[in-house]
Amino acid sequence: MDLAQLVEHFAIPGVLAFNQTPTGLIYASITTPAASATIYLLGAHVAHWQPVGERPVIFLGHKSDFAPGKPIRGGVPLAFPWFATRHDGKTGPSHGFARIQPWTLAFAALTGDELHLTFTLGPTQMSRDLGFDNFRLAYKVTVGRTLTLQLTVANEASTPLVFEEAMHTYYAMADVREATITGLDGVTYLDKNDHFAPKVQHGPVIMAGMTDRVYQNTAATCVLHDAAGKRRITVEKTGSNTTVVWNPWDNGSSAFTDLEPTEWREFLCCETVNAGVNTITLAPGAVHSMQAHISVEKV
Ligand SMILES: O=P(O)(O)OC[C@H]1O[C@@H](O)[C@H](O)[C@@H](O)[C@@H]1O
Repeated sequence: MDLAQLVEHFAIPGVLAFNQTPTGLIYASITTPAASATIYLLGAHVAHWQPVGERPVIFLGHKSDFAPGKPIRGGVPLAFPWFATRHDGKTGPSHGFARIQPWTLAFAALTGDELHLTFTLGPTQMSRDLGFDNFRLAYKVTVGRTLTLQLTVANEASTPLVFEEAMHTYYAMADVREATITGLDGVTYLDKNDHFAPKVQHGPVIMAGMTDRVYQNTAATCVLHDAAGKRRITVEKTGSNTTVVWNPWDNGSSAFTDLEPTEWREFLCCETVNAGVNTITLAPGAVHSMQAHISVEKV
């Protein structure tokens, strides 16, 4: 659907509007009685969520390209069908193709203070070129005082579908150097900054340097303590057994040309994932759902 068709089919006066960037990206602008949000059709990318009376909960990079086919830095990139680098011996874009493809808006409805949206993605020329031609994705986003994100994958092939997936959420921090995460005590992680060495988390994750960790076999709720911002963000999840914690810090951020030099201080990625040992193998005709439920409180 083009911009005019989206407006005609889905706009809700005062709640759901559609706009287009000068670069041609269509996005939904959402204002419910409980929150505001912005979602791009490119990648079904949640780029903003802010409950009434709160600062934005989701970080968005100012240098992001916002261009067709390019990933958006910040927000909630959706990784599918692989996480980070493709590792089945074939090449492909970092974090897969889902975040750089335009999705379709299939449903929008306001119930009470919450706006419910569903985006879908099926096979495209790019996915087929990368070897994925028999899948369907549905992404339900519920915008309100809390934010609920649910990614469902359906296998329409006659053979198993093997995939990784992530909601690579960039949570806004007043200062990541004062941030900690609880919920991962005792969990084994692969330290990507130490040649994927397996290590065990003891106590809270204390953000004190470049961090790129894949916590395995954990469905635990994580709480991000933003001490400088005097608030905490809680991420409850289902259908996800991997949690990734990432921040490039000052020494790593120069590798990211779409990040301002000091923006690393303003976010903490605590990602809802199935990857590595938690890779999903979906039988023909089966579906799998992964959900994150995000809430924020002042402390
Ligand atoms: O630059 P990208 O493709 O968005 O990835 C950012 C980071 O995403 C993290 O989830 C990965 O663990 C990192 O290794 C990666 O560098």
